[in-house]
Amino acid sequence: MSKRKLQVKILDDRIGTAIPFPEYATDGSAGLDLRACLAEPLTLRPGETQLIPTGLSIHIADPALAAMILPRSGLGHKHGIVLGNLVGLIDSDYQGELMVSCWNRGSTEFTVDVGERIAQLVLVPVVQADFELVTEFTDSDRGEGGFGSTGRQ
Ligand SMILES: O=c1ccn([C@H]2C[C@H](O)[C@@H](COP(=O)(O)OP(=O)(O)OP(=O)(O)O)O2)c(=O)[nH]1
Ligand SMILES: [Mg+2]
Repeated sequence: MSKRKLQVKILDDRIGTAIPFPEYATDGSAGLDLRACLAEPLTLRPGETQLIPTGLSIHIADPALAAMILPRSGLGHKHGIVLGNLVGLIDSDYQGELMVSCWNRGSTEFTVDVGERIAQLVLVPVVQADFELVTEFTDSDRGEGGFGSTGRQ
């Protein structure tokens, strides 16, 4: 499958040596694992949140794309390490360092090692809206029903 080109800058010279450059783990992987570009291991106490640098910046450039930073399922499920912002959204015009907000929502402390894979980056298509102001919508089957209006079973 052909892959899309994405401009990336390496901001820390350990990337590519001591800390591997991000890669798709398998041909079918949706996400690129992001690694903690830390000077030393970082212990997160229960409830604590820290912003962790990745040592990388990307410039997506195309407004029809964005990137999302998502938790790794193993860290989230087994260790309670998720994202302080739940999901990170990377704008196509952002050129700063990719940062990962790591939140220990668990009840035991967790130490993030230098170079540990802490989250994953997924490129996603985006459609920007151009608002068309109206006073009435054409009726739909759902209408204004929501928040459980169709029941539970
Ligand atoms: O987990 C994240 C989330 C965001 N960003 C960067 C890229 C994104 O393009 C920028 C702004 O993110 P967002 O728009 O979600 O944050 P904001 O609080 O609205 O900040 P801003 O006022 O800069 O838009 O911060 C990250 O590096 N990691
Ligand atoms: Mg914003």
